[in-house]
Amino acid sequence: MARTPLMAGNWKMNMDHLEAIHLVQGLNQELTDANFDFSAVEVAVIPPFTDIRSVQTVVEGDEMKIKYGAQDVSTHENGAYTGEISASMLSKLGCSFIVVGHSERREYHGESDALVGEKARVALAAGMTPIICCGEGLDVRKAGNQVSHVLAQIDGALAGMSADDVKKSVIAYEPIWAIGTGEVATPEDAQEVCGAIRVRVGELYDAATADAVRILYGGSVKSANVADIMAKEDVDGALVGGASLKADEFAKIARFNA
Ligand SMILES: O=C(CO)COP(=O)(O)O
Repeated sequence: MARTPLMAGNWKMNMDHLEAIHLVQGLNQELTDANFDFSAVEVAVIPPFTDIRSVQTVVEGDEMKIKYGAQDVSTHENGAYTGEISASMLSKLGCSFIVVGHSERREYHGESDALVGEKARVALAAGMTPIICCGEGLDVRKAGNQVSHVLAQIDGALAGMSADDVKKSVIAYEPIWAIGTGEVATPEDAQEVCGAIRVRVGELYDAATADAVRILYGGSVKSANVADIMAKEDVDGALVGGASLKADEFAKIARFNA
């Protein structure tokens, strides 16, 4: 089965809502100027919560085909949860994706695999696609335990999820030692873990589910290295941090096969 590649730009805590409008317009201009085929590669931006309404306004107003999403979601539907944002609020804003379990949230907010899985289910229940993040730290990589470490994260996050839900989900393998460091994993490193994740999904569910789930690589992806990573059979796209903050550079990443 042909999986549609996904290039998602995780802006993290960068760009206010005015900068966001500028960046999305710039990205759209770069892609339309290049006659980009949005049906062949999905392109999404993942801005901070405060930008999403503005991004929705420009995307809908200019009938852009760029998709967008949020960096986190509450597991609660509503109520006395100060500071949290619910899935229904995000789906009302036209979000297509919710990043769950990014390593920065796991580290600074103590998010567990079980919580990450719950957030993924909440996103799915509201009709959005979770981008479920996993990845090992440098110590685990140095000990050569990256595959077992990541598979344990996947087992934990997917627990209780149906095959249909997993088919609709995206998994992002982001080795922590490669995030924001300029040290990109080799295409072989990316394939080793992404391939192992797909095999595990096949074991937990079935071949059709393993075939359908999209698996992204993230960690110092740029236009200069994306094509080699994308050439690997189990890599279906990229979750891009720093390089997604520049319209021309992120457009080049989306055009990896141009
Ligand atoms: O964490 C990342 C995306 O979620 C990767 O960030 P960088 O592309 O800046 O390394």
